[in-house]
Amino acid sequence: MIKLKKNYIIGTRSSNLALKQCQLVKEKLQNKFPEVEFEIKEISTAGDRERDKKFSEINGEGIFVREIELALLAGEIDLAVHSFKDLPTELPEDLEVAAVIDRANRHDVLAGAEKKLAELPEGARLGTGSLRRKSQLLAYRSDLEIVPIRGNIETRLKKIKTQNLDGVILAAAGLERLGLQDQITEYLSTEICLPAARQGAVAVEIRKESTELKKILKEAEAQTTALEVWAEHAFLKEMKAGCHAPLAAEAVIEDQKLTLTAAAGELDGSRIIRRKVSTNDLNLNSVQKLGRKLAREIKAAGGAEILASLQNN
Ligand SMILES: NCc1[nH]cc(CCC(=O)O)c1CC(=O)O
Repeated sequence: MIKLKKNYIIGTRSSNLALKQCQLVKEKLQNKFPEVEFEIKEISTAGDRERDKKFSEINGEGIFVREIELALLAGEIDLAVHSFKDLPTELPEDLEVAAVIDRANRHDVLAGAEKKLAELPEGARLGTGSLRRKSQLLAYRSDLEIVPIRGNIETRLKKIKTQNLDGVILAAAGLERLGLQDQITEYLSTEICLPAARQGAVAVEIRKESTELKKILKEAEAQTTALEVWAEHAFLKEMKAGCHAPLAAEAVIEDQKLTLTAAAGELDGSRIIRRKVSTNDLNLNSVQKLGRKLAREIKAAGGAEILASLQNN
């Protein structure tokens, strides 16, 4: 029998997507543990306040999470809900991701466009701030003009008009969670645009010392999904490149087998290194080992060179 504290405070960014995801976690926990109270507290982050600057100008790594982690460490909140994709692979010493609660569609989409990707006119202008998306889109069609854009999902959709774009590339997850499915022109196949590691997954971060909370979260976890996500995470972590590098990873469990595909791309799309591995051993240790193995393979096949060239830019 777990002895439970009466109430926990969940911290989140204040974007619409973050709030939606937070609500989802709250509802899941509340259903499982009706006697416990979960309260939501909004926290503004540097990533939200300085959304018009480039990632590089505000030291991009973890901009959406730093302030939330400080609140967690200070005990102002007990849980933090994040898009797992936005979390750095190295967390502060005293914090951990205790559970992956949910995962929406992990594909990238072309949004707000009049035609599908293959049918867009020569030289079409597509908005994305992601090096991973840019690299893969250019590998598929080198004539495209990739326009760097930032901001939350609603802002990026507005930029189609204001920046005269033919469309934007976004995560399906964000649009679906916000009820903006009608903006989706095409779900991009993973052959063309392999998603980011952990895309669409919602992670809950806590203080390592919160052992009761950890038990609660483990009970609410989506276990098969979590294995997929941790395999992708292990790949990304072993690449030691941060979450804004042109790296992609997707793990899928099917017929008792986990298959992990990952890629590293040159920014101009001139080269994509892509490999696939799988295992029947569906436990956390084995799938993480698989992720690390795939990272070493991709680094050896030219991925290391690609990442090194990024640092010189
Ligand atoms: N980097 C911003 C970000 N962080 C999480 C999402 C969407 C939800 C997700 O991918 O989990 C997005 C927007 C996007 O990539 O289109």
